[in-house]
Amino acid sequence: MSSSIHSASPNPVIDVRSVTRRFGSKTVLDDISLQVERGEVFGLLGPSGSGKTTLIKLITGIDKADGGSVHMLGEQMPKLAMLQRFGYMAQSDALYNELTAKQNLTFFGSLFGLKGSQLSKRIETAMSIVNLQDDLNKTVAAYSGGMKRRLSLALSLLHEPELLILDEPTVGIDPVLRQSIWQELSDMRRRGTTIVLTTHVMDEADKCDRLGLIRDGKLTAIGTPEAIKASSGSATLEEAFIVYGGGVRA
Ligand SMILES: Nc1ncnc2c1ncn2[C@@H]1O[C@H](COP(=O)(O)OP(=O)(O)OP(=O)(O)O)[C@@H](O)[C@H]1O
Repeated sequence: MSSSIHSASPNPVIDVRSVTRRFGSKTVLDDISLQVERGEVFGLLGPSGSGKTTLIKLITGIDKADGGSVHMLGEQMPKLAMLQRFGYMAQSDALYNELTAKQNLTFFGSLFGLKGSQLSKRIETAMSIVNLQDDLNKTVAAYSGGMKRRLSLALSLLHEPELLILDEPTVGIDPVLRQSIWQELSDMRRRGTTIVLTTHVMDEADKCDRLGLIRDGKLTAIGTPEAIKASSGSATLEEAFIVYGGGVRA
């Protein structure tokens, strides 16, 4: 039922083949195959509980599939050394609350081998992208939920990775900032960064180069937003989402 007109290149940035993941007797991902090409923004769209985060965890190597294979940048996952090669923003913020934003950034920067003036410059750039440059010395505990999301995004961008994996990056972020973040993601894509993200926001999904629609652990459609609308006979992505088995978010 794939609506893709796209055929896989020999060297996709992400290559997921026949992946299955079970928790107990429940099959959470069922025979998923997809490829993400260099420089594209690929969105995973699906109702709550459909398996998006589980798939992201397999791609990043945080979790391991029960069947099938995942390759990232040509390497079979999971592989610890790959942590340096991509930026990851998890759904729940992994921040040290008792430290300031700057201390968090310095700590994570050091894990990526950044130091000195290069680190300071990267901190400045990443924090201005998420409009937190004036809150650098605040303790994270004093940040709002949206500010924490933005700091998590800054952390994932810090080492200028060639691949960014973002799990619901704009939840809790106001529309103005959301727009500027999307502007930055587009600029990064233009510079060659590959971006994979999950979203529930239809106008964000519309901005992706290609989408994978997931329902009950199955990939129900894959293709450009236009192709998915056309193949489902829908005028909007929201309608297509429902045709392909989306639903109201729990
Ligand atoms: N560690 C786990 N143990 C047992 N079940 C799990 C585990 N992780 C995920 N699941 C189950 O797998 C299913 C898919 O969860 P997942 O978090 O991937 O969904 P999602 O599409 O990311 O949802 P949301 O949009 O709400 O974040 C859910 O039914 C969830 O309860």
